[in-house]
Amino acid sequence: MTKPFLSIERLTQRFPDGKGGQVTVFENASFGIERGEFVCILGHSRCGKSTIMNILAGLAQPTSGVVAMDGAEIGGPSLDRGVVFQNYSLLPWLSALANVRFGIRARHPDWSRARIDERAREFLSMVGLQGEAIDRKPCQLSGGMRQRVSIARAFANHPKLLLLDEPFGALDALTRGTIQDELLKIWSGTGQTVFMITHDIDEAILLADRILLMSNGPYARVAESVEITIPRPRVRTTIVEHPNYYPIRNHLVQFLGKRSKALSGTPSEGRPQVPEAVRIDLTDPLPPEPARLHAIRA
Ligand SMILES: Nc1ncnc2c1ncn2[C@@H]1O[C@H](COP(=O)(O)OP(=O)(O)OP(=O)(O)O)[C@@H](O)[C@H]1O
Repeated sequence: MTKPFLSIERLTQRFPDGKGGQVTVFENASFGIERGEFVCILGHSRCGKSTIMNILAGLAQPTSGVVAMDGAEIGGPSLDRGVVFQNYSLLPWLSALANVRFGIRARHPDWSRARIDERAREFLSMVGLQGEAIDRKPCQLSGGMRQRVSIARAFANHPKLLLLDEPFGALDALTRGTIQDELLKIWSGTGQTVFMITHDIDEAILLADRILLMSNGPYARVAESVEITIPRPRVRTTIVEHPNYYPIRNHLVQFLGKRSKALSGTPSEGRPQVPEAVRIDLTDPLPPEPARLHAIRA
């Protein structure tokens, strides 16, 4: 069987518990992400989402397990993987434009100044930044604008994988909505693979092809992989009218409210922990409710 673009096999992370013992955050987590997929991960605080993200970024080593991208094991940070954090990791002494140029130059050292400049302006414009704003330093930009620059910088480098750790967590709802739309536009234009942490269920349904649901720690599990059976392009204001929207949303809420707790604390007993595939599609000609929701769980 061919491996997915990003393959996570038997990933285990234990940390010292500060009392001389260890805490197992997750154990034998095994899942994959296909090239070009947009995957969101949802789970309660401290279940281990950022730990997974840091391992995928190559910023942390797991206790055991293998993570491979395009067939090559991830052993450290690489320009093939772009990361956007919640706290806008921009270089404070450079303008917005220079921040984006800096990333492109690192990725393409052979490119001419003009080519780098053109690409930087193109991606800034895709996230709605142009004119004098792009010459401002991060401290002269609003939070939303700073996050737009971070997203432009990450996509402009054209990494094979984009890792977004709650990129909109610090933004107000209105700005968040606008940047979500811009992110969707830029992603559908570039077809890059995205793995994103969010706490926002509606954001995940709007953006993702699949949502991975994580149960609570310790011994957290990537328990389910929920397919978002809502066709693209999706529009924030009308997506709620799709017949699958609320059934999917309710399923996610139920998981986070109940199952995430019930599954917590169960060791894997040496078995790979593969998420259960869940497909909810009320537009499929399947048996009527209530049997339907159970029948369509793969
Ligand atoms: N370096 C570390 N040393 C010890 N414990 C750690 C370390 N890093 C993370 N942890 C613990 O691992 C668990 C998972 O942390 P992680 O930050 O991955 O969770 P999270 O799901 O991203 O949480 P949040 O949604 O609040 O950001 C937590 O209990 C945390 O305290």
